[in-house]
Amino acid sequence: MSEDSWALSVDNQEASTPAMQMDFSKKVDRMRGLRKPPTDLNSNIWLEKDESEDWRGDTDKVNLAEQSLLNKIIRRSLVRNRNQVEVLQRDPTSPLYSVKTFEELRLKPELLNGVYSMGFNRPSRIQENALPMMLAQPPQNLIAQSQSGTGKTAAFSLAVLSHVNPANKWTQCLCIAPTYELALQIGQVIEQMGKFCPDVKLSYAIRGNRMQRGVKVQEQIVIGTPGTVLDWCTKLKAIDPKKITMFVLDEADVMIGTQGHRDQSIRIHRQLSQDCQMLLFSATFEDSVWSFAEQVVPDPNIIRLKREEETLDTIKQFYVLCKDKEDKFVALCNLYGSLTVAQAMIFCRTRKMAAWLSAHLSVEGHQVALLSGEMTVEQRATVIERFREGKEKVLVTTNVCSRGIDVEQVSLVVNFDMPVDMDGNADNETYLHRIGRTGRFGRRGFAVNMVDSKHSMDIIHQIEMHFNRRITILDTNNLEEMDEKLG
Ligand SMILES: Nc1ncnc2c1ncn2[C@@H]1O[C@H](COP(=O)(O)OP(=O)(O)OP(=O)(O)O)[C@@H](O)[C@H]1O
Repeated sequence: MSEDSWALSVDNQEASTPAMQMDFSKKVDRMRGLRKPPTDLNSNIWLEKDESEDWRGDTDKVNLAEQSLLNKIIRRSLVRNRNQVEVLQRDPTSPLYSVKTFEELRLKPELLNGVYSMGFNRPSRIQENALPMMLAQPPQNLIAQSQSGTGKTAAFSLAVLSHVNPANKWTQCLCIAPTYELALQIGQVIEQMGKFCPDVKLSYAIRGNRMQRGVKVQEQIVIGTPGTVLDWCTKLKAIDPKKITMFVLDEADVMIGTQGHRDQSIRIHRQLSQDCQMLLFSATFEDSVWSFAEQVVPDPNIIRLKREEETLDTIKQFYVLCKDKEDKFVALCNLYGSLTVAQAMIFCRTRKMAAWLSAHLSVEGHQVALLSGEMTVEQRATVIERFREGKEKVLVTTNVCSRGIDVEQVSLVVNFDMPVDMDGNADNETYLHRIGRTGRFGRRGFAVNMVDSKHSMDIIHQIEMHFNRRITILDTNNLEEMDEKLG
């Protein structure tokens, strides 16, 4: 878009003033309040219960055409096809596709019980492809890329659980993630999946989990963040690195691509024995990081996506033209008014902006949680847990939460500020991770980018070019258009 057409698009928005838009959003909220959406979005009670039921109580204030359109939007976005995942798992073009069953992947019976108890029916593509490599004898190294939310964590969790010998009361698998929240989340997946393996135990090498110097960890699996894991291996001698036979790096590109993490990961890696199996996973790998990974990991198996495969078709991407942060806020309210959002994550560039936005959303009546870098790790973990439980519907955050967090019900991601790198260029990897907080395992999701300057419009273009995907404009003042595009 040229600078002129940019100006034109922004001017066109003046047809409706922020005050009118706010009013409208409240009107929509009132209408929605007439009938509560089902809490379980897997159910299609909503559709079954009512095609005819009259829920038009507010007719004096909202005209019928508008109401029926809204009704349609709400119903469409609420009703998810129950079989969506099954359909995708049979579609060879989907990252969820698999030819084999979990049985054919030759998992131990107690692990099969674990995956089925989690409601998994079939493996995804990454699970089907990576598991045989991870479980092969002699052990093989692996660098694997797969789109956000396609089951990488579940894949390496199964490998870890299959690998350890429960009779040996020392740490055999070490798994490292970049944040406290992610380490906890991975541990929870392993605990759930391994619940029929009573003798396999796990310990968390994260800040606050104090160890006595020289006392060896007896748990077979240790999950942690790089600094604490390094302490456990070196200062505290709680783990004997030479006895580690499987080393997993989640979000591997961050772990080896950013200075602090890289130094710590390499220091841990150097202490491991030569034949320790190495597994690296991420949804993104910049070219330079990929080459570095190949240098560090001896003779690896490689699963790599083509650039155009990195984005998920199930996540629809839009941008909204705004003038300033107040205008972005109004657009957000309009969006919220028209789209039935189970849960949303909103990303801001700074803590200050995140605090401003969450305060304004609270005033509007939203149940908002704020998560940013200055909070203690315990506070952050509590915020995530409450959000996961659905106690808050909106999470306003910064990049600290852009990766890995898995909350099934997130149906909307908003980039209130576009992700940029140190030079002010598009941060494509962060963009992909942020939008990947929605559309988990085949679910539908919306990613909406707020554009308030020529610079942020340029960022959109850079992202489009990088992934070779169009991000389409959305007019949050136009209900018909929203119905068409979000329906
Ligand atoms: N085979 C499966 N069948 C059904 N659901 C699955 C399966 N594998 C994983 N899931 C679910 O899909 C969601 C995403 O999985 P997971 O967190 O492992 O993805 P990921 O690829 O690690 O994501 P990210 O790139 O964001 O870290 C989780 O809620 C998980 O429980």
